[in-house]
Amino acid sequence: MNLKIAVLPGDGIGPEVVLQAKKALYAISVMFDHEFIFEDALIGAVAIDKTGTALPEQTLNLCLNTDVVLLGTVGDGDPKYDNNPDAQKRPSQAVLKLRKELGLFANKRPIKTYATLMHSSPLKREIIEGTDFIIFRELTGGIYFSDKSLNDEKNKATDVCEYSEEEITRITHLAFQAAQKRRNKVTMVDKANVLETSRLWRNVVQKVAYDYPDVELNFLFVDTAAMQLVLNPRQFDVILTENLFGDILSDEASAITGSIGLLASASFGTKKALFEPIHKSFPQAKGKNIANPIASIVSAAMLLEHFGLTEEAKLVHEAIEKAIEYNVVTLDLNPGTSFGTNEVGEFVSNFILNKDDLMYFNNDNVHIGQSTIV
Ligand SMILES: NC(=O)C1=CN([C@@H]2O[C@H](COP(=O)(O)OP(=O)(O)OC[C@H]3O[C@@H](n4cnc5c(N)ncnc54)[C@H](O)[C@@H]3O)[C@@H](O)[C@H]2O)C=CC1
Ligand SMILES: CC(C)CC(=O)C(=O)O
Ligand SMILES: [Mg+2]
Repeated sequence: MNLKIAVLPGDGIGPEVVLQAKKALYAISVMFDHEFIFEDALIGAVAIDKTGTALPEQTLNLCLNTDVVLLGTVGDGDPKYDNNPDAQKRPSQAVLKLRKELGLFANKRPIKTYATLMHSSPLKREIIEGTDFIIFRELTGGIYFSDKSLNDEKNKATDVCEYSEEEITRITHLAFQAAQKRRNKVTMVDKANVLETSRLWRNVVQKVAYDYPDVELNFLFVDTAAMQLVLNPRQFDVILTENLFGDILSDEASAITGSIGLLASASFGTKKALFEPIHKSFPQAKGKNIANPIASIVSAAMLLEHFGLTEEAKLVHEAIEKAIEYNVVTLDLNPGTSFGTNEVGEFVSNFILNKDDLMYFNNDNVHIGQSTIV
C-alpha cells in the first residue's frame, strides 16, 4: 500500500516520541513491502516561533492533502504560549483547529492493561487485571469549541457548552458499532442531573440505541464514572461521552494501565484520520531521552489498523508487548531502568525488522536479543 503520512512532531517530547512511531512504521513498510512517504510539518510553540501562528496554513494544507496525520504533542510549558490572549498563538488551539478543519468528530481511546505491567499501576492487581475498554470521546463540539468571553474588567469569563442532535447522533452510531464488535455494552457518561446538553445527549443516545437491540446501554453521571473507573474498571466495554468528560476520564484511566505514556488515540470523522498519544508534551522531559514512546508507537499501530493493515498492526503490538515483557521500558514504568525513549523505539523497530543481532540486555543483565525472543 502507498501512504502519504503528514508527521507533526510539535513540542516538548513530541519530536522524540513521534520519531519512534515513524521508525516502527518504516520497519513495517520494509517488512510488508509498502511505500510510506513521511512529510514533516510545524505545529505548536515551534510553529509560533518560526511562523507567528500555532497552525500554519502550510501545515493544514499538508494534512488535508495527505492520506493520514501522525501527531506528536504540542505545548512548551512556558506560560507565554498557553496564556497568550491571541488564540492563534496558543499551542492547544492549534490542536483544536486541526481537529475541526479535518472533521475529526470521533476520538477513540483504548484502555487495556498489559499482563506484565500490573505492578506499575498504583491500583491493586485484582481490580485492574483484564481491564479492556474504549472511550469514545466526541472531539469537535462542546465546551472546547463554543463561545468564550472575558469581560472588559477581566473579572468574569464564560465558556458556553453547546451540542446539536446531529453531533451526538454521528458519534453514538460509531460507539454502538464498536460495541457490537466487542462485548456489546455502551456506558454513556454525562451530567444529566445538571446540564441541558447532557439531557439532550441522553435522549439522542436512547433514540440511536433502538437501532442496536443487541447492545446493552447504561448511563453514569461523570462523577460516579470517575469513581467507578478506579473501583471497577473491568465493568466497562465502550464508554461514550462528550469532549470535556472524555478528555478528563481518559487521563484518569491511564492510571489503570500504569502510565499515560502507554495510551494512544485515533481520531476520525468526515475528512481525514489522525493518530496521536493521549498525553501532552511533558516539557520537563524534553530532550532527556526519558519519555515513554509506547503511546506514540501504539498510535502508529492504530493508523495501520485504520487502513486495514491488520497483520502489520498486530506485529507492532507484538513488538511493544515484547519490549514490556523484557522490561525494555522507560523510567515511568521502571524507576531503575537503563533504557530511554530511543532504546525502546529501537527495540520495537528491530523486533519488527526481525533482526537477530540485537545486543539488548534487560535490567537483570540477561541478553534479550531477538534470537532469544522468537
Ligand atoms: N495534545 C497536546 O499535545 C496538548 C498539549 N498541551 C500542553 O502540554 C503541556 C504539558 O501538560 P501537562 O499537563 O504537564 O501534561 P503532560 O501529559 O504533558 O504530562 C503530565 C505528566 O504525565 C506524565 N507523562 C506524560 N507523557 C509521558 C510520557 N510519554 N512518558 C512518561 N510520562 C509521561 C509525566 O509524569 C508528566 O509529568 C502544557 O504546556 C499544555 O498546554 C495541552 C493540550 C494538548
Ligand atoms: C487541546 C486539548 C483539548 C487536548 C487534550 O488534552 C486532549 O485531546 O487530550
Ligand atoms: Mg487531554
